[in-house]
Amino acid sequence: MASTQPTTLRWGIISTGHIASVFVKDLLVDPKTRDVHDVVHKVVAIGSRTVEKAQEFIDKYAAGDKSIKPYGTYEGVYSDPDVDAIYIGTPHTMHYVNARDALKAKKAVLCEKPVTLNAAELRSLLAIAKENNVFFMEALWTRFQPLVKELKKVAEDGSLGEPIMVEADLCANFGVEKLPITHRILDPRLGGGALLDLGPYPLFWAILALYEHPSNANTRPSGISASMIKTPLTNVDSNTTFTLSFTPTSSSSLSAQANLTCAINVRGINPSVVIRYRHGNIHVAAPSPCPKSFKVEYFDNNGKLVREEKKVYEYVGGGWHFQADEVARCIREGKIQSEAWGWDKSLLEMEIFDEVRRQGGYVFPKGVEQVV
Ligand SMILES: NC(=O)C1=CN([C@@H]2O[C@H](COP(=O)(O)OP(=O)(O)OC[C@H]3O[C@@H](n4cnc5c(N)ncnc54)[C@H](OP(=O)(O)O)[C@@H]3O)[C@@H](O)[C@H]2O)C=CC1
Ligand SMILES: O=C1OC[C@@H](O)[C@H](O)[C@H]1O
Repeated sequence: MASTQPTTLRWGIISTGHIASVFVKDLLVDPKTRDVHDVVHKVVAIGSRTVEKAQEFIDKYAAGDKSIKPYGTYEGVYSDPDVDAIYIGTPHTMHYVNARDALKAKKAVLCEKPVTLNAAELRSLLAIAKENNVFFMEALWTRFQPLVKELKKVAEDGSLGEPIMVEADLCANFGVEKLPITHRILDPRLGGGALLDLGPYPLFWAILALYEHPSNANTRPSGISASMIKTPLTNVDSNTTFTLSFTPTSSSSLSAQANLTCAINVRGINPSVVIRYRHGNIHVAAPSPCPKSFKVEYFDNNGKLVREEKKVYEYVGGGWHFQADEVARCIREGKIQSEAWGWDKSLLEMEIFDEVRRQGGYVFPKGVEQVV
């Protein structure tokens, strides 16, 4: 019997920083190790601001593979006819221009989170993707991890009832006192601060648990309440909390809240995510971007714990490859957006962040936003 050949997706990588390195390492993991047999990935080009850095990156992360082309400009990658999809791993403030240029060159784009600086930039990118009929997705990698697929099934099979409350957190210790103020996490000209860098993850869990829940049917939250504390170092947010309220409407029966937290100056283990339902809880292990286990507690009608189930997931690699598999499948099927992390969710994210920044008084320096 003839076996079906897997689809090969040829990647061009924009930038040579931390996230580009871990993403490329994952692209080079054999998909069969995660039981994926229908797609494979090939890295064909690396774009950097200098060709020396591009070559160093190839030497360090792709064992000097001579078939990978080093480029000293990002444009070289956009115009390379051997590239099918572009991965963008530059700081937040460059996402708009990099994604715009790649889409205009008719390349599929997977762009790091936060997908843009604001909702206006994202709307502009979505229009360009549509106009050029090319695939575009925010690299919200958590959405594609096997744990999330399973958790969604448990959360939506009805046994836990409707969700009531989500608490989700991603706090980290960047050692900000010792960082140069030009570091991307501190510099407002690079979109610094906790909200844009870490906020996508707690928000992702709220979107998954509440916005996507069948009782809510993708109805937007009715209220957003936010608080930001700024670091005196550069005046970007060091700590941000925001609450989303979902109240019943003609399309939703949900009455629930999400309390979401992120910080760049907190030591110790994150509490991660708890989703509370009428008949139980789901506890997701830390770290919230790539948890490896979750526990479900089921209650009887008196609120007594009657059953607990724990699920554990292991895989080869860091977990960034699952989103790459999604990109390959969507492109193979001629889609321009993913159903799992579609444009509506990235747009909801950016609109919420705009509102959180408005309430917290976080204004980007003049000229940083490309579209306002
Ligand atoms: N999904 C995830 O798990 C993670 C996602 N991220 C996201 O990835 C993006 C990049 O983060 P990270 O990799 O940590 O950042 P790094 O600073 O490590 O790398 C950013 C790279 O972007 C390029 N670049 C282009 N212009 C600039 C500039 N003006 N200043 C600095 N770098 C520039 C550089 O590559 P070159 O010189 O080769 O052009 C640089 O190496 C962020 O948007 C962040 O939110 C970050 C960490 C984890
Ligand atoms: O996406 C991310 O997740 C982990 C963090 O350490 C990193 O800064 C952030 O960009």
